[in-house]
Order: sequence, then C-alpha cells, then structure tokens
Amino acid sequence: MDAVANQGCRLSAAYRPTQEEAEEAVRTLLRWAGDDPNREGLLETPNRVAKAYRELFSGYEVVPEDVLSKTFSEVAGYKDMVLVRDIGFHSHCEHHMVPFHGIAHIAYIPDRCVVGLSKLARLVELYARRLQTQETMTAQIAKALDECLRPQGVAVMIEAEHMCMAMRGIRKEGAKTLTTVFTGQFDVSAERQARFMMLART
Ligand SMILES: Nc1nc2c(ncn2[C@@H]2O[C@H](COP(=O)(O)OP(=O)(O)OP(=O)(O)O)[C@@H](O)[C@H]2O)c(=O)[nH]1
Ligand SMILES: [Zn+2]
Repeated sequence: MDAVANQGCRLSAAYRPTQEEAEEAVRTLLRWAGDDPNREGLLETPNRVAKAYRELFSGYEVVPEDVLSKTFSEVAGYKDMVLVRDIGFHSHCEHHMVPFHGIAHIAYIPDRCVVGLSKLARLVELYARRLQTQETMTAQIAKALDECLRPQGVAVMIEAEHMCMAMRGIRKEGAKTLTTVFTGQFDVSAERQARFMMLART
C-alpha cells in the first residue's frame, strides 16, 4: 500500500497530545470564539469535544487492508461491474476543519475476487473520518480498491457540499462538488464511464 492510500494514518502514540492537552486547546478556542470556558454550560465541553474528535477522526486508526482483506471468489462467473451507490458520509475539510458531506458511488469490475458490499461503505468511512479534500478522498478510495482487490477497473464518484463554502467565506448554500476517479477498464473506456455515471445517478 503506497503513501496516497495511507496518507496520515496511524500516527505514533507519542505524537498524540494527552487528553488534558486536547481539552486545554478546546478551552483556548472557546476563549478565541469570545466565550468563557469557566461558565457552567461550557465546563464539560472540552471533554466532550475531545471525545467527539476521537470519533470524528477515527479513520486514522484504520488502514484499508483491515477492511478489504476478506474476499470471496465463488461468484458463478459474474464479471460485470459491481456498483454500490449513494453511500452517505460526513467528513471535514483539511483547510478549515469544517464539515463537508455527501454521497459516494463506488464500482469495480472484479477479476479474481469480490469483496463484501459493506466493506465498500467501510472504506468510505475510513477515509471520511480523516481531514480531507474531496479530491484526495476520491483518489484514496480508488487506489485502495485497486491495490487490495486487483480488479479490472475501479470507478469512484463523490458528490458533496462543503460547509466552508456555505457557512463562511463565499456563503453559497447548495453548491455541489463532483469528483471522479477511473482506473483500468473504466479509465480506457468512455462507454464504461458513461454506464457507471448512468447507473450511479439514476
Ligand atoms: N479543491 C478543494 N478545495 C477545497 C476543498 N474543501 C475546501 N476547499 C477550498 O479550499 C480553499 C482554501 O482557500 P484559501 O484561500 O487558502 O482559504 P480561505 O481564505 O479561507 O478561502 P475562502 O473559502 O475563499 O474564504 C477554499 O477555496 C475552499 O473552498 C476540497 O475538498 N477540495
Ligand atoms: Zn474548507
């Protein structure tokens, strides 16, 4: 597995701050926002935020091999694309640490083996629960599938709305970003790409 698919994962324990340090950082941000971390309603907030961060960014604890190592080869000769579409996700942009959310569509053309369908959704979760750009996340999902399953091709499309464009900055509610990555047979065939797009979006 190369650097792209595993970027930023499993940082050493020594690199992580302690719970107390994380809570102190939240208290600093509360003061930066203009509030008083010592008022009653905010006393437990640093602890809650630190806990929430461990959950929201739990993707750093997992690598794609953890998700994709179990495969099946008995598929009665099935060899068309397998497509799981509308996989909802929430992530955070690495520029502002503000959420972006949307749906991912993932297809692959099996070669020797297939993978459990839920594992494709788990792969989306793995990468969504890290600081991301949409382009990186799209590329990482495709690369992980290519490297773990060695299929004949992979297609990934993500449609997402970025809160850093809606809640702040340019403040454009509803703008959607579409990203696609095609590899193998999807990459060389406009017809396969069109079929993927048609199946993913109908
Ligand atoms: N390409 C890409 N850009 C993103 C993504 N998420 C957020 N951004 C953009 O990252 C850019 C960061 O731009 P900067 O000029 O460094 O930061 P900024 O001053 O906060 O930018 P504005 O949002 O325009 O106010 C912004 O244009 C965001 O819209 C993403 O997933 N992919
Ligand atoms: Zn952003």
